[in-house]
Amino acid sequence: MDRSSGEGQLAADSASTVEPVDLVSRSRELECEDDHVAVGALLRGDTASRIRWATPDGLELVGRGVAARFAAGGPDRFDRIRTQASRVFDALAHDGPEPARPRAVGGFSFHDGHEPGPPWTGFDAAAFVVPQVLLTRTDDGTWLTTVGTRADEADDRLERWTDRLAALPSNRSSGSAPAPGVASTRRTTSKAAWSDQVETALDRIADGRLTKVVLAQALSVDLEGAIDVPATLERLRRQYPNCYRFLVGREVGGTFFGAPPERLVAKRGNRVETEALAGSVPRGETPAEDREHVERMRADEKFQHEHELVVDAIREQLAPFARELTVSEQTIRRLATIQHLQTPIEAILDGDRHVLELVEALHPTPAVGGVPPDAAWETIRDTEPFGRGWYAAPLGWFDGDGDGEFAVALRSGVAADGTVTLFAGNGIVADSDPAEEWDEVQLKFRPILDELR
Ligand SMILES: C=C(O[C@H]1C=CC=C(C(=O)O)[C@@H]1O)C(=O)O
Repeated sequence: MDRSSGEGQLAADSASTVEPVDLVSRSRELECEDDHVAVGALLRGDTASRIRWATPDGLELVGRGVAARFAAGGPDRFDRIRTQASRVFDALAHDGPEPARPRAVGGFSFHDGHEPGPPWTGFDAAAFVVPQVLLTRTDDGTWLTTVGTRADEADDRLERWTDRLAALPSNRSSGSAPAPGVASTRRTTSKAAWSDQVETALDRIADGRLTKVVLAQALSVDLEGAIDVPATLERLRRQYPNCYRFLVGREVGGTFFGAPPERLVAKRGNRVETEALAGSVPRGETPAEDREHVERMRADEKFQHEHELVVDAIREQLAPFARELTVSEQTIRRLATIQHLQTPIEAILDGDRHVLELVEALHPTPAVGGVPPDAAWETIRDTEPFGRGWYAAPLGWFDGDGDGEFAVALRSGVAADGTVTLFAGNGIVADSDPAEEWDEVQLKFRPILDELR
């Protein structure tokens, strides 16, 4: 809640009861260079709900305050979020251009049985907000949208935040704020424990119960100074321009943030885009070394098997929704510290669908879960010594038409009480070597860890 500006929460925030509230939204195009938009102002303070979402291809959302909140747990959480949101969106009058429409932004925990607790205090098994103040930036412009229970409230909020944004310093320059520094680190998983964990998975693969599982580790980083999460995200933008970036901060608890490379799903009308991303090698010191790593990965049966399992599962999950399904050629996703095998997948839907139906069908893909899904989850639960919380789960936005986009919340960490807890995992298949898998996991801690040092 943004107490400083009297921005109260307008809809109920308990897990499943959102009273239908008739909301009104207002919007205005901001006449400013994007470098000068003071998005940092919307993200400051840790007693307000704050969200930030950016795609590699240009959409940026920055939101503050809660006009409506949807939350749910349990196996039907996707449906319950959709039902709660439909009630609010159906009664929401939007007076403005299409890019500036109100959106619900949030995400899910990896598993539906998740209970919020440190470091995930404040993070339900599914939670979305329609922000009171939303800044939307696309290649075509920047808009400010406000939502309130009455037109005069939305109007007032629009005036107030237009003035504030014009008066405050730019977020881009906040990227130069110093990194907090690392005082010490603690692992959930020693090298020996990791070997045991991978061996357990390999035994289950050998006896036919399991084909693939993605096992993860957590790394707790105690910071020397206070972390400026928006500034950290801004530095991540420079290092990883072709990744998503997100931040979710609640009124209580920590701030979850990251720079994931993986799209879970984007839906606009009847067009859907997704991808398989699995198989990782390091970057080289030179372009020739980069290519050597890639050639090794392309030629390696283990990597190809690990990747194809993801392609096959996505194809299978999307098929019931699709009139057409196109699996493109495998390519390489090259990031600053790591390279992945990637296969883009597109579909034309067979009818009217909500993006959350697709999110539910796809999550978890075997890029973060495994094959078969139940045996993979059992192995994760039996062997991982920590809760995944929102790591490796869908995070993104949807609108009143059921369009939206979700990333997989990888290369991420949750900042709470002077500590950032990072998460990273790797796919285990027959022939996986515990030592090599360990090295690949460490590469995936680097995007966030490098920005904290
Ligand atoms: C599970 C993670 O990465 C996934 C995405 C790309 C490559 C992966 C791999 O090589 O195993 C993983 O499937 C992570 O970053 O924590």
